[in-house]
Amino acid sequence: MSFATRPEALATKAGRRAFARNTEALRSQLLGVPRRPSRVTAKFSAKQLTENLASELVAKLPKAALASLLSLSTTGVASAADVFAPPPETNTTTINQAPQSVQFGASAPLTAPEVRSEYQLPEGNQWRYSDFVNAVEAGKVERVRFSKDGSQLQLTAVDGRRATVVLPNDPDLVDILAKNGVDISVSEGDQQGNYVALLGNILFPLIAFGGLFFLFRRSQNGGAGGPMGPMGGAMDFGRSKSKFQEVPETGVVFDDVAGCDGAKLELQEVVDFLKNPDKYTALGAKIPKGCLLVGPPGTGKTLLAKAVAGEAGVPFFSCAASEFVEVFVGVGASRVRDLFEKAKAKAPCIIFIDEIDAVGRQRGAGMGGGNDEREQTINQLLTEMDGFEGNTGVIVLAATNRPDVLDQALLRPGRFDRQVTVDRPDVQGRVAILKVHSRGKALGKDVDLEKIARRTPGFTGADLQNLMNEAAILAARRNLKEISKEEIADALERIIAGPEKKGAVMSEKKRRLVAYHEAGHALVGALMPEYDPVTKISIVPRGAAGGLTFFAPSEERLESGLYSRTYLENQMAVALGGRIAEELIFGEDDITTGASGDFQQVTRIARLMVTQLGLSKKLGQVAWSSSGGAQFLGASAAQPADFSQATADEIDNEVKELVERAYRRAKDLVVSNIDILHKVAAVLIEKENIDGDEFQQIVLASQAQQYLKKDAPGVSIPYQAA
Ligand SMILES: Nc1ncnc2c1ncn2[C@@H]1O[C@H](COP(=O)(O)OP(=O)(O)OP(=O)(O)O)[C@@H](O)[C@H]1O
Ligand SMILES: [Zn+2]
Repeated sequence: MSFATRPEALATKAGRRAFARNTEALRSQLLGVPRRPSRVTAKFSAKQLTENLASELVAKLPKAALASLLSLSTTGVASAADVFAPPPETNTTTINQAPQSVQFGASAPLTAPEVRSEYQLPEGNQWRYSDFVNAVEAGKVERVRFSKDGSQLQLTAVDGRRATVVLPNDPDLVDILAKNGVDISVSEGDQQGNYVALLGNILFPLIAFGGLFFLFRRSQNGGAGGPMGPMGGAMDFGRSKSKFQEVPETGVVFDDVAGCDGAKLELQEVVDFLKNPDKYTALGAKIPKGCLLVGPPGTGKTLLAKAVAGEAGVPFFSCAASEFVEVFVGVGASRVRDLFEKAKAKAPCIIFIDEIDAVGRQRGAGMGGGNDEREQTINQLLTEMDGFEGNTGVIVLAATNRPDVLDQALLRPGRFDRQVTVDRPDVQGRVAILKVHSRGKALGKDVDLEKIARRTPGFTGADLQNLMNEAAILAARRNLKEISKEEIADALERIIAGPEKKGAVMSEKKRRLVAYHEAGHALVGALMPEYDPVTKISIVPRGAAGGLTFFAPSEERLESGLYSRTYLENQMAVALGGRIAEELIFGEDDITTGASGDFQQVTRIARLMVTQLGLSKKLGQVAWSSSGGAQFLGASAAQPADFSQATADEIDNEVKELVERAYRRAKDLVVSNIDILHKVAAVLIEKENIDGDEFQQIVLASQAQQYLKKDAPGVSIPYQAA
């Protein structure tokens, strides 16, 4: 585990995606930022609660587990969550901390509703940090947006007021925000924005346990890839008139965009307007001026916009909204004016504005210079759109992944009054996209696009394009004439888990240990009814991980974002499987720190289940979380601003119980199937990698043997084949 590797490993655009996907991932990203030992606050945050809880929990766990949690010195057999975890000193500090008195909320009176309604928000647009925290805890802050470097944030209060807050180094902040249901986001800045890319942990379980996983994509930003460097400032001032691109013919057609037939159907209408405006105007129909393309990054919004222009045979003007806004007030507005002027001269045509949220966020109380600039820019945009008649033949398409933050004024009739959703593709969509990106590539006969599509739930068009490209590069490097199954599988793994560390030497002992650890995860996963199938186990180190076990979450699970109680419980058991295997084989004295990340993940799942997902049987009925189920994507669970000591205790107990139960279940499974564990580990030690099919065969063969022996207790749990 090394934090030195964090920034560059995570400095990808994928972080932005993760954020768009869910605030929860974002929250854990923020939590994962390297931090110094926490200053002791009088308040007791949700995080401290968990950690105190964790220390209690630890006391209950076997000695071995305790030892590992406390000695977080690195052995190199770190696992996935390690990378996301706060640095060791934080853990140790907290675990050694004397218990503090538990006190939620800023001060007791705030809990009484009538007092809360009298609560006065601070004045001005620059709040002191302590005032800000009080406001959050009084439930008065709706959302915050962190600056990219985390040094300050912009807040939107419930009454719409906005203000800036300079942040001290408070490791509890994110939890305070989370606990109070504040919507968190991070300012996106320019395209080169360096964001932690983590699809990690339970929120996006593309794979799990023992690996650092993130999707990455070359930051070539489809379409807008012109000369628009990220360097703003004085140099650009002179050429402020050229911040957009004009393409006379995009050459893109609807056939180039796959997996979003719904969106294409809706946009077909726009194509029709552009092609035959007279047909509509003759009937007195008003041609729409603006259309908003909404969807996560990389789903092909830019490509679709180009296709509309291509299908209609009209010029395509494009820009990224963030490019409009420069340090000089007024520049953005003049750029907008310029863009519309040029476009109107070439009508009929398409104007495409990417990342419209960069300027189109709700206006309101000014927050310093940057904001005035943004306001002027958006005002200019509105003026332009109001100014031309729908029949001018200019149609503005704009893309965003945050429709929720947009200024309502933008969405009014006559502006962006149409919305087209461009979602992540489903299996069939992915097959279609893979077909598009296989064009012109020599694919081997053994390549089955449908299979690849199944293995890539959650991938966007851009991710799939990246996959095919990486595979082609691999094939070239291997001097092959065509891309085979192998190259695609390898590319997929590289994308998900990072490249293998080929040169890394592992001692024989460590190899054995990692092999048993990973086999433990895999075994529990396989024996657990209703869990995702294992697709690969590997003890080749990569990133910070000593080994990895890959699971493939089912399509419906990813698509629906629904994680059942059973599933999450199973996931906890699977996460604990690694440590349990180590313990059983190497004894309690010889275990490693490799599972500390697993433990953190387990505690996090349990806590989430209890406090946010309403999945706790006891507390769920207390209804102190808004609803069960799909809180993963975006929507922050509405939570009460405060709760009693009794409730806090109950949460503690419930979390503890959940983890203990998972531990027992996992241990029972491993103990009664120890033969299989040995077999899997042996194969791993010999071959380093086992794929899903092979693993299944080992499990089935061993189960058959056990069955013949009859007396084996493990047979009662059927293996669930994918
Ligand atoms: N549905 C799709 N079909 C085919 N290719 C796609 C699709 N979606 C994305 N791609 C590929 O990914 C590239 C990037 O996608 P694009 O820039 O259009 O996504 P976007 O939604 O605009 O993302 P961003 O918000 O990051 O700009 C495209 O140029 C295309 O090659
Ligand atoms: Zn592990």
